[in-house]
Amino acid sequence: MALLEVEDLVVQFYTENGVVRAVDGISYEIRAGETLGLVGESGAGKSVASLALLRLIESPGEIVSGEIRFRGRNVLELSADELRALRGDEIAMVFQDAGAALNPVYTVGEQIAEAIRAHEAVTDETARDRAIDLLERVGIPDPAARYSDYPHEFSGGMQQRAVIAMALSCDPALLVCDEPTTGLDVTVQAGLLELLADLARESETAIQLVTHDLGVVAELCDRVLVQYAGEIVERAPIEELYYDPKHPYTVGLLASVPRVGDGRERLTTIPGTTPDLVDPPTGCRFHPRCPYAEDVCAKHHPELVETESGAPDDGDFETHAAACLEYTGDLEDGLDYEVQVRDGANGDRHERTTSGDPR
Ligand SMILES: Nc1ncnc2c1ncn2[C@@H]1O[C@H](COP(=O)(O)OP(=O)(O)OP(=O)(O)O)[C@@H](O)[C@H]1O
Ligand code: NI
Repeated sequence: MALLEVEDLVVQFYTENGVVRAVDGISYEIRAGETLGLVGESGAGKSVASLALLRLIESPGEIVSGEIRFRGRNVLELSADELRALRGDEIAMVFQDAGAALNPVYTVGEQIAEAIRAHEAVTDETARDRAIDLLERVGIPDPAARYSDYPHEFSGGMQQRAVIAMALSCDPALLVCDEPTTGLDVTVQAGLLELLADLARESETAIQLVTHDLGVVAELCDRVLVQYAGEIVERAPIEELYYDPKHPYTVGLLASVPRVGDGRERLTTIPGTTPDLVDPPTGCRFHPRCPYAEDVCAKHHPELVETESGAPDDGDFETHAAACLEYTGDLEDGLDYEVQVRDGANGDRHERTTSGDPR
């Protein structure tokens, strides 16, 4: 049994402009200890999908259907008490805005100690010692002294480290990080990503990492989900996604990642914008922006299939799955793109061309 199983999850928002299907039938699993990336452009539904895991969707939104199972328990059926326990003890979340997650009137250390005491009956002294250990673990220098600092005395990067320390205080089985480094400067981001990578490696904690940056995913994740307009359009182990992307949207995303060692700052982006989720395009939602779209793409909605066989996706962790009619043999001309990957260190260059086989 996977640690987390999400099945056919649908989340809607009821707005003046109509019903927004922010998450539209996504299914995926997370294994204990693994790091799963969730990538996609702004508005893809990544944050909504993450908030739904802990039933944090608020009005005018609602989880309409689907199942979320954590260690086999249906999260959508937990009582308020059970849900509180799940949030405090088993699943922790870290969001972009660290400042907002810290209370300005208590010291950083007190807040972490409080989080420890909230789920375990320990003495004040033990809580304090553990909080200092956690501060040290997340890379705060001189943690015993910094324990007594107020949040405003911490830099943005240190605040985010403190928030991660707080999230780790309950030793969660799953840590959900939504753009944890956005808004921080580049060197600080790099340090935080290193911290997350260490956590991913050393602890048993599984991580769901939401980001719009495939470069970050490449650094940290074991597997990736690519989300587009509320749906998952590709899922693969990281190496495969990076070296052998199967969905044209992923190819577009990769083309817009400036790579380490690539002299040019590539500023290519995918033409067009994310569709309106009140009235998404028919057929494949990506077809209006897809360079390989054919008539059939506007008519048939592609399901997630195993790219090798075209068989319905079995959800297996090693399976490379994509939602494109190419893999069910429904495209006439097929896909035709080149993937260039340059590994910074040795200037090594891999090129691959995928072209439609004549059928
Ligand atoms: N409170 C809300 N009310 C109405 N619509 C909402 C609300 N929250 C999210 N949405 C809609 O849900 C969709 C998905 O939003 P979400 O924040 O999950 O995207 P995202 O992939 O996290 O994007 P970003 O990278 O910008 O964070 C968007 O179309 C958004 O407008
Ligand atoms: Ni978001």
